[in-house]
Amino acid sequence: MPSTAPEPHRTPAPENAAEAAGAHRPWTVAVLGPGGVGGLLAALLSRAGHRVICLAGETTAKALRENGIRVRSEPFGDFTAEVEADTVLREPVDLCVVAVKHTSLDEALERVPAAVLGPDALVLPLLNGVEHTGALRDRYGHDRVAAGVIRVESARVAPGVIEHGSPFADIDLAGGTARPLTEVAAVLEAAGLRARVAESETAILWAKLAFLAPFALLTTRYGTGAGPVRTEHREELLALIEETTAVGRAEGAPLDAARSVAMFDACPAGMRSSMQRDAEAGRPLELDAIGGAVLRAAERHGIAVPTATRLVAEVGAL
Ligand SMILES: NC(=O)C1=CN([C@@H]2O[C@H](COP(=O)(O)OP(=O)(O)OC[C@H]3O[C@@H](n4cnc5c(N)ncnc54)[C@H](OP(=O)(O)O)[C@@H]3O)[C@@H](O)[C@H]2O)C=CC1
Ligand SMILES: CC(C)(CO)C(=O)C(=O)O
Repeated sequence: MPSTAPEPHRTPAPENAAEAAGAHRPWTVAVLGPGGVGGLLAALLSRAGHRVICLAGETTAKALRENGIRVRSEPFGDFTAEVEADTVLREPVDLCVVAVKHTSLDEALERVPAAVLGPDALVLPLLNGVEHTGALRDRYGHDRVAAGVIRVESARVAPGVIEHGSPFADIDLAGGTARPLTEVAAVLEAAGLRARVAESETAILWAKLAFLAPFALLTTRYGTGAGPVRTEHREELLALIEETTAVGRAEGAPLDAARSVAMFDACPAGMRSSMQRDAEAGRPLELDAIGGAVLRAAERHGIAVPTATRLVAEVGAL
């Protein structure tokens, strides 16, 4: 789901990237959940010269300490990055990326004590969904938490082994004042990601969810990639996008259904959702954070969402 026409990623010279970002010094970055998303970011940031501390369970932390993170990626190349790894954060950081699944968020956050984070740390969650930002702010304070979304297709195939499959890896950021978001975006850009600072948290979170909910629900329900969904289930796709767009607009996001449809049509035909991968692997689904969040917002605004309601039930029953 490229936000604009895809361009090839730049692969920065690792030794110069932190400096090129305008950062005066390499940052210390904690990554909670070094999986498909977190592992890719951790490896890219480490390769760019930053100190990266991955936070995970003992087995994964040990694998990362011993073998680093191995990335297979067409745009970024195949490379191995050294990272530190621990089961709990023990020192202040500049940035803490949160990239666990919703289903393990509460448990995982125990690894990041608010008192340890440091006064200037910015917490950047990259989870899908719209409701976690509030929960993070209750724990870490309003200003220390930004809203973030990532558009990427990346999977953890084993602890510390990441396959990045999409030609894009784009991050939108908004809110959070502990650290200027332009600095965070510069650090991410210098590591090779595309990063954009936006005005409105609601706009970025709902722009993603209004697209993602139809994508995740339909790919998971039918067990196919973007291509077959948009040809064989087009009517359902269009109805679902109309519903999620209406809900997002009621929440205050300036959404356009035609844009989401165009984004869907621009996806590689074989592109799959992380929910679909979870379903295939028998892992818990983020159904409540994605589909459930749409239904709850629809109810708040008195909007009928029959297609979303049916698909959430059908995916839940799979
Ligand atoms: N994958 C994708 O392409 C995209 C995903 N997203 C969103 O990003 C978020 C993360 O997804 P994704 O990267 O796919 O998830 P993964 O399942 O690939 O990775 C989750 C990581 O969290 C770790 N983890 C699980 N429980 C805990 C815990 N209690 N404490 C610490 N670490 C824990 C896992 O450890 P272990 O390695 O030991 O299992 C794993 O490394 C989700 O909200 C998803 O919807 C957004 C855009 C695209
Ligand atoms: C749709 C996609 C791949 C885009 O980033 C995604 O967010 C997901 O599958 O969770």
